[in-house]
Amino acid sequence: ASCLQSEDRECAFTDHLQGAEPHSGTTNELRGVVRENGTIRCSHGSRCYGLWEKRPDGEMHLVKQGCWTHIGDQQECHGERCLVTATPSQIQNGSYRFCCCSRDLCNANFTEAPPTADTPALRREETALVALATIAIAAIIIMALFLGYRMMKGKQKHSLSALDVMEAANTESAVDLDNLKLLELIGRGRYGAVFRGCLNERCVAVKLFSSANRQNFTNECSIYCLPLLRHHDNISRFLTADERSTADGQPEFLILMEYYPHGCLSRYLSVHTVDWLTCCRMTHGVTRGLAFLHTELYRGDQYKPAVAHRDVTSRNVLVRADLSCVLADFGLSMRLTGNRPCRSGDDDTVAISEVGTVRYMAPEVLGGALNLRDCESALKQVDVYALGLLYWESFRRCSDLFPGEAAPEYQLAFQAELGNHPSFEEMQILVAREKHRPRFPEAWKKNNLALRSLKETMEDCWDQDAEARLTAQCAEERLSELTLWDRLKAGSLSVPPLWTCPRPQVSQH
Ligand SMILES: Nc1ncnc2c1ncn2[C@@H]1O[C@H](COP(=O)(O)OP(=O)(O)OP(=O)(O)O)[C@@H](O)[C@H]1O
Repeated sequence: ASCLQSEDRECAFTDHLQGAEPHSGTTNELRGVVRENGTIRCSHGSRCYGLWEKRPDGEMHLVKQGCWTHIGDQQECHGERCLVTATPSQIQNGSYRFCCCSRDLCNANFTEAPPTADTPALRREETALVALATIAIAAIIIMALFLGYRMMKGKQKHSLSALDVMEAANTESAVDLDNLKLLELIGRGRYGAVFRGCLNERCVAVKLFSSANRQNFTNECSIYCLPLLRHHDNISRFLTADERSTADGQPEFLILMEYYPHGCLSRYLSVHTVDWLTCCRMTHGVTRGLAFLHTELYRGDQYKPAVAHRDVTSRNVLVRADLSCVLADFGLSMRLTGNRPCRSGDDDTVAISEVGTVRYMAPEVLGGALNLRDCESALKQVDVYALGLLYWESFRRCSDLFPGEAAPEYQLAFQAELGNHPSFEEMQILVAREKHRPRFPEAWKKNNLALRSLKETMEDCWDQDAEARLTAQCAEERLSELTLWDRLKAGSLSVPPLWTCPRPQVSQH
């Protein structure tokens, strides 16, 4: 009780609005007990308040004083002095002065607060606004600086990487290109023209890129320069790279390669048929090159990341004089492991999925359903799909598979269905939607075990379900097993095909 008593408040009391003057005698007022001496004993927790009116003549007149019990904000009315702060809502008029405070008789007079102290709530909001605006401006400046920095770095990286690549390309073999002569144009691709050339009496192939295809050049060089790749038997032999100026002063880039006299596989097969063993060796060579490309390797202190080719076609396989084959054209290839692995959500997600030659695009690429969450496997599976089509093109030219008749004319995959220039949309409908694949010739319908195994291998490569496809390593094993089945010719093959490398089991979700 004494505690409550001590918190009672004595305030000056006036009520001119109701005509109440400071009283003589004790009056009960709602908020407290009015005393004779013009004060009021306020109930527990109250504060004192005062209300003055500024008359037109500028004079201040006391209107009301008493106990203040409408305390919403506990911060309000805490002062010892009666500071004119917020105006109570029922008298919002600039000609009134209202104040409240929490010391006995503190409302006898009021004190005008300086303008800034007038509206603490407003000040808080203003402060918050200013702080927010400052943060926003700072963030914009930081973003702009960061973007500028990245653009500069990007430019630097671009030119650096072309330089680095050429440096790396030339460290192993310092080839002097002063005596290089271009003799004839032997091919033209999407990104460059290929010439047969001569360098110090040696026949070479020279791939020329215009400055517009610099990125393609840089990429191809950087793949050729990967450790262990340069000397693989089934990867086209890279000699060097260089930059020079055209007659009109434009930069142009060149890659010097071994010259493969038979040109690309499609060209060779369009002119020649091949026997079983040769066909197996050719396709085995390509597959071996691709399996090597797909493999991540550590040898001593050398590291070769797994790489996806991304443009496996019979035009990107070159044929040596002994008819063995090498994989070529790495302008679109992509490292899958190491310090620049492919990632979903990367800057170039679209570039990851939609590249290659339309005719050889896998159904998931055509249908926009490439599984970028497992980019490494997905891109390898895309390569293997194209490999299956390449097998079909090659073995259709295998004379041993057409006994008693001529092997059919060379055809590119889907050429019979869509002609020489299939569009993306046509391929989408045929391959992704209708799940169509190249037809096997009538002659292959014979129940021959080697033929069955060969067809099974093609089908296991171009399966609609990417995950059910063979790996390149597995396809390589299958091809080397097929190579051994030379007895096919004699028709003595009676052992059922027991692949050492079966097709992957896919879990049914
Ligand atoms: N080292 C080489 N030796 C002999 N011929 C080559 C050599 N490199 C390329 N060619 C020939 O030049 C052609 C063009 O090759 P290039 O790699 O520029 O383009 P592409 O593979 O035909 O098409 P794209 O680049 O659009 O895939 C090849 O198809 C091949 O016939």
